[in-house]
Amino acid sequence: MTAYVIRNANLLGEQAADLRIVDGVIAEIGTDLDTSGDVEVVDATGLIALPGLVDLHTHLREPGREDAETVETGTRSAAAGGYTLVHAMANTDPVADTAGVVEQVWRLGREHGYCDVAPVGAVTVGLGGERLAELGAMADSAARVRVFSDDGKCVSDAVLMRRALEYVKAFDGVIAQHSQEPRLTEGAQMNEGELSGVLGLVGWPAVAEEAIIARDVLLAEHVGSRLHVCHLSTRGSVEIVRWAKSRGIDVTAEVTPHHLLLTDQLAATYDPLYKVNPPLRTADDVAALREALAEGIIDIVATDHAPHPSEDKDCEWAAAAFGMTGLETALSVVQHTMVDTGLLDWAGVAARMSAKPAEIGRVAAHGRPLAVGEPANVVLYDPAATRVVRREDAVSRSRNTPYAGLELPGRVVATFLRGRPTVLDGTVLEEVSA
Ligand SMILES: NC(=O)N[C@@H](CC(=O)O)C(=O)O
Ligand SMILES: [Zn+2]
Ligand SMILES: [Zn+2]
Repeated sequence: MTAYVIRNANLLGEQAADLRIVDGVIAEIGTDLDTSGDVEVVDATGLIALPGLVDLHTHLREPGREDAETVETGTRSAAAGGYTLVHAMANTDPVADTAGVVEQVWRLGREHGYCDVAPVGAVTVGLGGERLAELGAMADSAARVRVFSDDGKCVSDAVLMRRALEYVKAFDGVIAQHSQEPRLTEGAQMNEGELSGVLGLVGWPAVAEEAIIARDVLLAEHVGSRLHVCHLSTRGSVEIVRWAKSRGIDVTAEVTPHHLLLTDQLAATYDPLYKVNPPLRTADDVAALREALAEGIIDIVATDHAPHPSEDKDCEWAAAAFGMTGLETALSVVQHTMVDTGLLDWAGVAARMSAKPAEIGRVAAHGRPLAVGEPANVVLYDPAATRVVRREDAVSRSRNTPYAGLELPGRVVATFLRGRPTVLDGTVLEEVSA
């Protein structure tokens, strides 16, 4: 295995140093490290080194919708964005509701080698919302599932949600809830507000999200279990999570990059690239989400990378699928919304995009600090670069990015997964295996 010396990187934006990577591990950190002998030198002058990013919420679409994404294309996209571990959502076909399916997804991640994959297990059989899936069997499988979610659908039945929360305590699992009261969102197309009335699109009220979060934090308290709130999107949701945390309820929450940047006003374009679940909200919600992420009320950023082929997006709004891609732009959007605005420093970004998501997912080998003896999962990032996002540049198989034409700061220059580069010079490598 090739040894590397990363020269003159800015560790977490705090301190310039060289990193030596040997046999997949950070072997040495210091200045002017010896580069004689069999070692590749990567000049990281001007670049920030962060621990490999961890996504708690990615849709890889395999099995079943390989026309949108596969484990291979999705993990290449993840590597391009600086990720070394992604959690793959269970809303595939077949649904990831058995040990067999989660093991298959996990193994495909390992085989392709671009980014580790931690499969999320479905909470209910077939995402049907009626019977609990075999949570224990998925937890005990080779995939070691700890995060369970019916994402795409809400576990709306309170009894089932309670039972799921109780069940996962046995193996320190967590239920990641897609908080959407189904009756309040029938036919909903965009955020409910003045604009939905003007555009004639069925509105999606904030209360449809907030009512489920309020119920679930109370259930989590009642059974003494762990709850994670997916893609929280409103100011009211922030206030409920704040209240729950102040009571000591074991709840964590995520926000997506797109909910940190974009607003419901984009629906006026009628371009389904801006159609997403939950919907883009108001500028006031965006401000609340940014503050809550800075404060730690929202724990992490998760992409909710939701690739869709063009036939499901290049159509009229009402017929289009919900979702946008996000892995390749997440760090840039976080820099733009959180770092360049002074709300977070790079250590804060590393906590929210690497250490904390790994902790919530109970993945011990990821989200580790950049320190000697740790696995060499490292991103090198150029915060001074800028780029105009172009759909045709997508590494993902799908091109439904909402940022096309927008100039965003920053560029992932290199990603290392256990000491092997998956990205160098800003390009995903064709071959990554040993
Ligand atoms: N976010 C979305 O708009 N879509 C997701 C489902 C989800 O995350 O709820 C998808 O699977 O396409
Ligand atoms: Zn969801
Ligand atoms: Zn999702």
